[in-house]
Amino acid sequence: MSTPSKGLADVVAASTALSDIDGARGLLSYRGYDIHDLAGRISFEECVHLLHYGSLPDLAALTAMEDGLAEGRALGGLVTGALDDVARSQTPMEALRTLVSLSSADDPDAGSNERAADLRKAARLTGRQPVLVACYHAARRGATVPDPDPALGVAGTFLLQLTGRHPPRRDVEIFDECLVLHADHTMNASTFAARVCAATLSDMHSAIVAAIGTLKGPLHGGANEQVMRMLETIGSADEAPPAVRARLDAGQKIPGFGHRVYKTEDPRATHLRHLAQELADRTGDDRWWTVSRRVEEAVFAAKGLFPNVDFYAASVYRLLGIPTDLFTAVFSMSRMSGWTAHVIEQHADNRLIRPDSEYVGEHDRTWVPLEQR
Ligand SMILES: CC(=O)SCCNC(=O)CCNC(=O)[C@H](O)C(C)(C)COP(=O)(O)OP(=O)(O)OC[C@H]1O[C@@H](n2cnc3c(N)ncnc32)[C@H](O)[C@@H]1OP(=O)(O)O
Ligand SMILES: O=C([O-])CC(=O)C(=O)O
Repeated sequence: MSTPSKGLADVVAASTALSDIDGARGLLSYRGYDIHDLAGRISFEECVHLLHYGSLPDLAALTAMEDGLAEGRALGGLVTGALDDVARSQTPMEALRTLVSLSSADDPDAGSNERAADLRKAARLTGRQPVLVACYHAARRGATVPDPDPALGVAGTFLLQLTGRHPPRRDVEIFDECLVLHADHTMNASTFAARVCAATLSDMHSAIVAAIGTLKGPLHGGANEQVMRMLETIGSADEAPPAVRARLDAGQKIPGFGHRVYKTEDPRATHLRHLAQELADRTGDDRWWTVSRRVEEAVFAAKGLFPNVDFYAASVYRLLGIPTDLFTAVFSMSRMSGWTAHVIEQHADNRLIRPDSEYVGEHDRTWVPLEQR
């Protein structure tokens, strides 16, 4: 028996044609396209098509993809009936876990793991997630969600439905780019959870519920919310270095820094840093930008760590008007495209995922009857 790799570090757990990372060189590609070529150039809808079908769509395929996504927007009675109670009693990621689970009940392809059914479910789940986030936010405020504007895609519709206002065009473009940047990332923890579930030949909704529960944790997707909570405690750029030092001296991690795979700059952080600066310049609200830059310098000086995807995403989301406690839910809207693509891939070439464990407990113990213990 070989010794375990703690946290399965460096273990190759699956084959995938979806995304690839070179952690030493800071490279990420989706289906063979460098993320630097895709970010800011393709819409989220094109990205979903790329992940689900393997190619960038032509106009007809894009329209079909948009139709598939739109099918998911009509929430069934179970979901709408539960919305108020869920919004009152559950945090955003708990709510999504519940609402996605309820969504399986009225899915027209429930019960089938066939590729065609999986593709339809994948589009509906990806189209539905932004609506669930917007409806959750509206329900907890006692507000209603505006109807979608057919002129807006997934990114613009979400900002409209979340804020109740038509978003500026550039905000839509920036948010669309964020969705593309977060869509897939090889065998990250939530994707792995989804694949483990799918590999038992369980259904796509079950796999996605596992993924949502896994993304929620602060070492994974939950870090973007923690980044903003940290930035809020740092009043000015000059306070950043001592604040970083104090956290590290207390043995705490700095949210938004470090990565299992990247040993250099995360290529997505490069884009998100630019977007955070652009929004700071345009809005005149540069607090998050100036504090973030000094945090980045301080963390690099102290630990040699680079920001990951979550660090600058936090400032971008804040300046787009997204409430802090929805940041991880917003991440899930994008990663849904990758999770569902991985479930399709797993179902298409399946073997049960069942690793071994190293037993470190006691041996040869003698049973004693209850009354003698
Ligand atoms: C979308 C995403 O999931 S991206 C990641 C989001 N998560 C975060 O931002 C949370 C903060 N970061 C972390 O906790 C880690 O860097 C992880 C979880 C992302 C990667 O974890 P691992 O690969 O297991 O690395 P591990 O946690 O063992 O860290 C290795 C060393 O770097 C240190 N380190 C890693 N990240 C950080 C950090 N953010 N702040 C301070 N120290 C850190 C660890 O303390 C450890 O130091 P040691 O060897 O002296 O004990
Ligand atoms: O890949 C990982 O370990 C974490 C993740 O999901 C990402 O960075 O997008």
